[in-house]
Amino acid sequence: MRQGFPIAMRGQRIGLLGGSFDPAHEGHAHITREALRRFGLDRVWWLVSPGNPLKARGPAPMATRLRQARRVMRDPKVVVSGLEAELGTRHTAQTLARLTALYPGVQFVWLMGADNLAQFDRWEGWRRILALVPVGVLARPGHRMVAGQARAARIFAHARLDAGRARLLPFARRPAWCFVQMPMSDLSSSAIRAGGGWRGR
Ligand SMILES: Nc1ncnc2c1ncn2[C@@H]1O[C@H](COP(=O)(O)OP(=O)(O)OP(=O)(O)O)[C@@H](O)[C@H]1O
Ligand SMILES: O=C(O)c1ccc[n+]([C@@H]2O[C@H](COP(=O)([O-])O)[C@@H](O)[C@H]2O)c1
Repeated sequence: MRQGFPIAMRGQRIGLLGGSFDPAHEGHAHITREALRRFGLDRVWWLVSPGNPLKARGPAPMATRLRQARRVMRDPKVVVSGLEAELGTRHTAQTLARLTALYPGVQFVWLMGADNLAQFDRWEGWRRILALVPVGVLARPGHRMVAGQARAARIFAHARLDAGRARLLPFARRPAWCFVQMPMSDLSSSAIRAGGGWRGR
């Protein structure tokens, strides 16, 4: 394993939560705890993104976002990383291709909030993402209907795992995705930025 990269054992179930984290907030921590429990994960790695390819606005510096994310998420089961910057990847499909090759035998699950499922079909190589790893989608206010309505969800309706079987997701044959409902948090980074509560720059 490359120096500085998190350690993972064969057979471990590891959720990957990619995000701008500009800034990280309790909503991220909440969905991380839910994902650990609902999908039966051993660990979650936060992938603090060098920059979302679909967002025009550049985020606060990586070091600032990493530092702040580590303050928000203090859980021994969660690793806050800048892996994409280290790998030199920006698109999720590339990141997952690299991670699945670097960590053979690890059961990765891509995690995302329901807002991202709504536009998932605009991600580069989104079908390849579904071929590489199972995807766990966590409810987010305002996106209640997304599991039935999003284009990607409709095209891959046959690959949807019932929420009652969410713990099987890490081992499910690809393509597989699962949408879980839970008590929701309405926190967002954009609201924090708009309120002036983030001095990331
Ligand atoms: N309150 C929340 N509930 C559910 N999912 C969330 C929540 N906040 C963030 N997420 C998810 O966490 C991941 C990273 O989110 P991100 O860092 O973009 O934060 P954000 O609050 O969505 O930011 P912004 O408001 O700038 O879009 C995404 O998959 C997003 O859907
Ligand atoms: O690969 C893509 O085309 C792509 C397009 C949009 C978003 N993503 C990823 O989705 C994750 C969530 O992004 P964000 O900005 O909503 O936090 C983050 O890891 C992004 O790199 C990836």
